[in-house]
Amino acid sequence: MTNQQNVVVLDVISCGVRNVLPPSSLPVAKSFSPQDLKMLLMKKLETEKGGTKINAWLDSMRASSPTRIRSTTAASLPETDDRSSWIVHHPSALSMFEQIVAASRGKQIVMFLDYDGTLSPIVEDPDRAFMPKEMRATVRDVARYFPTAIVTGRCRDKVYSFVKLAGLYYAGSHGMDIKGPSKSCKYKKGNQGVLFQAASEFLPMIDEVYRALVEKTKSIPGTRVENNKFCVSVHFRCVDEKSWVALAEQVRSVLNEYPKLKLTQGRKVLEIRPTIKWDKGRALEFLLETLGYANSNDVLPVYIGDDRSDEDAFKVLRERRQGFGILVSKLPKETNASYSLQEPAEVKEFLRRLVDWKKMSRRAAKCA
Ligand SMILES: O=P(O)(O)OC[C@H]1O[C@H](O[C@H]2O[C@H](CO)[C@@H](O)[C@H](O)[C@H]2O)[C@H](O)[C@@H](O)[C@@H]1O
Repeated sequence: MTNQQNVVVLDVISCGVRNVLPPSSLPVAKSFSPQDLKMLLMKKLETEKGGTKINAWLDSMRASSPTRIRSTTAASLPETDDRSSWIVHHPSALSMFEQIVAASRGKQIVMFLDYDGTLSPIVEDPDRAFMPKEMRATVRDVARYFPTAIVTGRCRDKVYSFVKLAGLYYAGSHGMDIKGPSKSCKYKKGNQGVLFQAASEFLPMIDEVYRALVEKTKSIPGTRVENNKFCVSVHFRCVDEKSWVALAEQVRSVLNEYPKLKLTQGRKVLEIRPTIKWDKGRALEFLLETLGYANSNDVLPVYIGDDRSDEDAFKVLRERRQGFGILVSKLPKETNASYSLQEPAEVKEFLRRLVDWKKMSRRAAKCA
């Protein structure tokens, strides 16, 4: 092997291809440039069993969540132009505030709030995604005036340990574990007050998969596996991009053993979930039904979220032609949401305005 080929092989190996491609299958041809060789290797990888899938996973891992819009003119357009054309279709919920409250006339607003990236800013360590104090105070006020639910991919008890508010509904594990408000300030762990668990029979399987994933990924620095009770998250936010192929391979090797589980993706996270027809959208419908608004026009559901999994809820609202989805994002993204907010600070401002508006309209009603 020539020096040049050695360099290329090392380069490819450092990109993580080593884990899916045995060295014996490396093509040897003097005239290949490093780029050609890399492309050949990637092509071979694609045609190998399941290779296309891994590449699709990788593309998806690279994309943010939900998929960022790539306009055909993206290369020639400055990012600000891209955003200004997107914002026309998904205006800021702050600038549309008057229209939103006007649409709620004679209706009950029900608030659905995602947690990570919506009520708490995205941080590297999932165990330290604490909710800022002012946000907690705001959400507490929101729940005083409107039925409110936290709808999250996280384990329900875990999200409660961050939110710490008793008067809310909590839909954990992407809506597969729903609990109603508890009367006292003490939120009891366990099944007391549980309204619905869509995937109870998957509990032992998820536990097994969690342990297998911890074992299989322990050699990949930065990987973090989180047990979310009815689903598992494999975080790669702190994993070097060169190891993403290896990580995807390990996750796939585990998943191959469990045909009843599927893979979805969030923000720098691979999520393993039961293949049941249940998601945040179904949880939203379930909660509306629980609140007595199954087929009612007297309700205005507002769902705020930043993640690909929140799209299921945005879609339900769009299909019902009821309420509004609000996407939290600084970047233009493909979305079923009607409006946008840039970051959790804007979510707080929007919620605060909603509370102030409600207080004022109650006062006005009393005086009239
Ligand atoms: O539905 P959500 O409430 O948005 O939960 C989705 C996932 O959120 C968490 O991960 C995300 O936030 C972390 C903390 O900021 C961040 O480190 C990670 O990269 C993000 O993907 C949570 O840890 C996952 O279990 C949830 O599925």
